Parts: sequence; C-alpha cells; structure tokens
Amino acid sequence: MTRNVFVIGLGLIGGSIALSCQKAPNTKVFGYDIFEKTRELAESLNIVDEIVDDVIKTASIADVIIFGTPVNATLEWLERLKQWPLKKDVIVTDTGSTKGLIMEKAVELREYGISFIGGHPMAGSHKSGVRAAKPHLFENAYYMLTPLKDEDEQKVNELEQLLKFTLAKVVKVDAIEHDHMTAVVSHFPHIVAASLVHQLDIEQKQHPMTRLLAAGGFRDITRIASSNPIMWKDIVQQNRQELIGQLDSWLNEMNRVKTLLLNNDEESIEQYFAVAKQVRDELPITTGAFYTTYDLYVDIPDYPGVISQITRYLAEEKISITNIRVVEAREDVFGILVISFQNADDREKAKNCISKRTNFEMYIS
Ligand SMILES: NC(=O)C1=CN([C@@H]2O[C@H](COP(=O)(O)OP(=O)(O)OC[C@H]3O[C@@H](n4cnc5c(N)ncnc54)[C@H](O)[C@@H]3O)[C@@H](O)[C@H]2O)C=CC1
Ligand SMILES: O=C(O)C(=O)Cc1ccc(O)cc1
Repeated sequence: MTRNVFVIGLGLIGGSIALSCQKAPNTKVFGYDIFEKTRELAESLNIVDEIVDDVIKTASIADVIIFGTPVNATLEWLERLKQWPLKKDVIVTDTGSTKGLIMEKAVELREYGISFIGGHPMAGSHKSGVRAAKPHLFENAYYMLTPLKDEDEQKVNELEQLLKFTLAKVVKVDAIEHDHMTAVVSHFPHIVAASLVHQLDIEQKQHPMTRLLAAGGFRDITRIASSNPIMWKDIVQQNRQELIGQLDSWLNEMNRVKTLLLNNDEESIEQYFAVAKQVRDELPITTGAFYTTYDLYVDIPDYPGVISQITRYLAEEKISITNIRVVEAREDVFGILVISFQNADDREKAKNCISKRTNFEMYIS
C-alpha cells in the first residue's frame, strides 16, 4: 500500500524533507505552497511527486502531513485542520524552530482525534526558498521530536521510520525544554547577529569606511543576519519569553565585560577570552546545531604528504570522512590528526584500514 505524504510549505526545509521522503519506499509525496511561483518551481525541480492546489482534498488522503511553513503560519494551518476530513490514523508534524505554542495546539487537535507530533530538524542555513532545498540537508544533524507525553508510541515510531530517510538523528525532547535550549544556541544568536549589523549600520553613517573593513570575523559572526526576516520574526515572537530571559543574561554578561574594561586588569581580561576559547574549542563539530561526531585521533609523524597518504588509504577503501583537522598536541610530534566520520561503523573501518597500512597510534576519545 502506498503511503501518502503531504508537505505544506515548500521552502528550504519543506523542500528538503520532501526530497528525502521521496527516497522512502512505497511513498508518494504531494506538495503545496502558498505561492504559485514556488509551486511551479517545486514541480520543475522535482521536489515532490505531485504538486497540488487543493489542500483539503490532498490532506484527506494523506497518511502524513508535514508543515514546512513559518511558525505563525503553521499555527494558523493547525487551527484550520480541526475542520478537515482527515484519515483516522493520520500523523501531522511540523519542522518549526519553536515548539511551545505549537504543542499547545497539539493538545487542542487531540480533542479532534488528530495526532500532532512536533518536529524540528536542527540543520539549515541562512538561505531560504525551494531552490536551496537539498535531500541531504539534515544528514547527521539532530532532528528533535516533541510528542505529547502520552502520544501513541506506534505513531511516533512510524514518523521516525519516515524521517530515517533524512539521515538525521531523531531525538525526543520536551517542548518547553526545546524552546529553552534553542533560544540559547539558535534564536538568541540570531538577535545578536542582527544587532551587530545594526550597530555597523549606525557607525557607517559617521565612518563610511567601516563597512569596507568588515572582513572575516564580522562576516562569520553575522552570517545568520542574512536569514529570512519573516521566519525569524515568527520565531522570536513565539519564543519571546525565553528570549527576554536570554537578553537579561546577556546584559549582565555585557556589564561584566564593561567592568573588566573599566578595571583594566590584564589577567582577568585574558582569562575572559581564554575560558571562551576553551569552551568554544570543545564544542562538537556540527552540521546541525546539536551534532555528535565520530572522531578518530591519529598520532601522525612529521613528514610531507602524511595527511594525503591517510586520506588516500581511506578513499581506496571507500570510507567517507566528514571533517579532518590537525590539533597540536605535544612538542615532540607534528600533531594529532582528527578525522571525523558520519557514524561509528565508518570510524571503526577507518581504524582498521589505517592500522593495516601504518604503525601510527590511534585512539577514540
Ligand atoms: N531555515 C532554517 O535553517 C531552518 C528553518 N526551520 C523552520 O522550518 C520552517 C520553514 O523554514 P524555511 O524552509 O527555512 O523557510 P522558507 O522561507 O525557505 O520556506 C517557507 C515556505 O513556506 C511557504 N509559506 C509561507 N507561508 C505559507 C502558508 N501560509 N501556507 C503555505 N505555505 C506558506 C513560503 O512560500 C516558503 O516557500 C520554519 O518554521 C522554520 O522555523 C527549521 C530548521 C532550520
Ligand atoms: O544558518 C544557521 O546556522 C542556522 O541557524 C540554521 C538554523 C535555523 C533555524 C533553526 O531552527 C535551526 C537551524
């Protein structure tokens, strides 16, 4: 029997989910977007198997409905959904960056016999729109699900089975905790990035050359200020209580920095940066915002070509790597090569491959 998946909102995230759902067996993916132009583009880019205009009719034959819409639009759709003639066992989910208000709607939907399981893939980019959609966007990223506490396990499992085709790591979290954690690592940083750009904009009126000097560091830290304003307006509105809390902590932190500068104590200022560097350097390498890597540490000697030698061995055995870097470890060795893999299996294969061909010491942290 064919499973009908209906994706509403075919931008970066909805389009990417639709592409990965197309890889699931016996599955037909339908798609709708509010903009006709996007519907046409999605059709020509084969983002879905079939583009539809009649949302209610398609929803009524869907086994899974996935919202890829901005979070305020999702709330509106969920309200309308209450009146639709849906299949009895339909699973409804979303991809939105906030979960608290959306899961309040899930409680209401349950009274209409509809199972809504909140979803949030922790990967994406500052890009938006259907043209940016990719089937592998979520590979290795965490994909958070926020089912209601007493949600039917079978439905959660069914959804997980479908999401397996995103190649993401599905984890279950509580919606309120979700909104707190994402405020810290995702939503608040977007406010900071936007505020730095505003500060530059004010400055450049007096000092026009400033913008020409906005090189590496400024561009890195403000990349996410180029994100979709409608999407971020919705996110910060829905998570504004958490964000007000983050803002208070940030203002305290800025006051701490101000005191450091007023006191001009060399050691404390250095310590401030040293602690930040250490915490930052210890973050896992990410493609998504919460991402675990499978690292292999190889103690390599100092001779030219040693790194390409190792990558060649891995390539010969068709073992893919997701990242490679050298960390300086001891004075008497060139360094430790840290190779990251998509999963523990690949890491194990790589360890065997390298130990067969070299006598380099290896360890897993
Ligand atoms: N951009 C990112 O990196 C990530 C975004 N998200 C979440 O995913 C959702 C989608 O975001 P993106 O794909 O980045 O945005 P996007 O702007 O690329 O796509 C949103 C799509 O929804 C359509 N749309 C807007 N209002 C609609 C409505 N009322 N009915 C039907 N379609 C409508 C738009 O035309 C657009 O095609 C948002 O809820 C966002 O919070 C989640 C993870 C990452
Ligand atoms: O571009 C980036 O780094 C992002 O911040 C992507 C992103 C945006 C929204 C989310 O809910 C999750 C990830």
